[in-house]
Amino acid sequence: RQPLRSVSVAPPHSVSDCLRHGNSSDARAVRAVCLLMGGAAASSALGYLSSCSPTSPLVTRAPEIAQGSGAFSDLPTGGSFHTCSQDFSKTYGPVITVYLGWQRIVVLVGYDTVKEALVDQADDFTGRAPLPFLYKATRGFGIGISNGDRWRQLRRFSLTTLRDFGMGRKGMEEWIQEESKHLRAHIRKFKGKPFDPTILLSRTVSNIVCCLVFGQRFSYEDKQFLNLLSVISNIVRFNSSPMGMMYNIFPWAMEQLPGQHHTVFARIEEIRDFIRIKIQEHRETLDPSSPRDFIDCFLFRAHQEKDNPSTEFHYDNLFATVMNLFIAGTETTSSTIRYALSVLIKHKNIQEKMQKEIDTVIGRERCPSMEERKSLPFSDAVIHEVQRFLDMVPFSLPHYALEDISFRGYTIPKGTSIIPMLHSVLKDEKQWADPHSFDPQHFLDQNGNFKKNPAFLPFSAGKRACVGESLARMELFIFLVALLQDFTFSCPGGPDSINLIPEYSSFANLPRCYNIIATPR
Ligand code: HEM
Repeated sequence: RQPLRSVSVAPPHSVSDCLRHGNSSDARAVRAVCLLMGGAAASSALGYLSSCSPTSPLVTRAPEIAQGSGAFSDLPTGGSFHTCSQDFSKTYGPVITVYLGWQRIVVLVGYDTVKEALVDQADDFTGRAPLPFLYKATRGFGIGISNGDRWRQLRRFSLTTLRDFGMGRKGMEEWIQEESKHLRAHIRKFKGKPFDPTILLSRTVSNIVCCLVFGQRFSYEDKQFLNLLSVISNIVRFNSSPMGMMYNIFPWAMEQLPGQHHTVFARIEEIRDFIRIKIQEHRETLDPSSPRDFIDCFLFRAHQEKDNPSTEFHYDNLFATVMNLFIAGTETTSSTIRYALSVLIKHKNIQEKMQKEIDTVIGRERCPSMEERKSLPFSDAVIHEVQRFLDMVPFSLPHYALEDISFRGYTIPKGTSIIPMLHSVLKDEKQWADPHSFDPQHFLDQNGNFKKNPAFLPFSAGKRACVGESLARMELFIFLVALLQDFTFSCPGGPDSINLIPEYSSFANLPRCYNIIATPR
């Protein structure tokens, strides 16, 4: 493979100036650098870097987990796009321009930079890039991909409606507690025999979003539900694979080539059919005086605005937003719970310490509630550290310059995709004592009290931050604590067989699948 050619440039007035300037020293604290990539190098930046020559100056190895040591040592990061960006920033500064194919992308590295962009200059950075896969899947509609007034209306409506149905509040807590009983009852059926929890956890987590959006939960045996979950899993896996990344860079070319993407798009039709039927059922049984769920509220709003020709409350936006919530609300949270179980199996002492704390504060009978989180600082710290260490969505969803943006003395031209590198925030050496090690102490003070860290941004920050954050955090806490009340987790190969390095590491860091053993306590 060709190594990336990097050009260090004079402090540019515009990032695109980088292309025109020659070498020069840069006295500013912030420097922009253009990394001009050839075709092969572009693919390197998409996750192939690990296969480049280790002597390449652009491939820097992060410290490795000592396999089998049982110690919390470091995570090998190979050379994926997000880890390389962090390495580049050491040389070029925290604002970097990369060219993937012909796409100009500005990468923001480190907590200070990401926070300054997404929070302090929130209005400038709310745009969403037209990510080809997401765009095609939703045809440009829905909260996830849209911009401007459409996005503002859908975002406001989604947040208010999800809150009205209890997101982040007591009502939702009860649903999650109820679902955790189904989960535990199902796990008991394995009678201590090994099983792969992947699909089971997806069913559990997805049922919460289904209650919110469709007004119903599905039985764990429901074949159609299972099929939809496998489609969702395929979508996320595809987007995290090199092929998926290639699709997002060269969509036109990829459309002409055979490959997995055609199968994935064909299977998305199954989700579409399901949502279509659900919306139709809701239409036929709608009672505006008592909306049952998100779809009812949207239909009611669409009815209210039916004489407004420019309304955003129409079928296409309902359809795509339901799809966004259904997909985003399933894989992210269930994979995080699965990863937490792997961490606890690998590090038995942490599992025991959590169980002890839970036994003391809640006991084994009562369902955990969010109120009790304050009294469980160690468990809370472990859950936070799981999210930080997994780094589920390492470069967030790409943002976009809808207009020229002035940032730290540079102009980011209109039409530039912007990656707020969450990975570099969650592993920022200035913010975390030992960022590449799993250590719950990152969230504990000397007295063992829970300690917040502003760089804990797995859900991103600012106006475009995850709409499901409070729901996801509630699910992580209640499901994990309830599981540890009832079971001790281990695996057939023993703790050393667990590899905490994600199986896929690009768009999403997807943890590896293991058979686990849940021994009733
Ligand atoms: C551990 C779980 C989760 C993680 C780590 C996560 C992370 C993220 C991240 C990083 C973004 C992009 C933010 C940005 O553009 O700056 C995002 C967006 C989004 N998430 Fe989540 N998420 C999780 C769970 C959920 C859940 C449970 C839901 C639904 C109920 C959800 C719905 C969404 C939606 C709709 C967006 C797009 C928001 C917009 O474009 O305005 N997420 N999430």
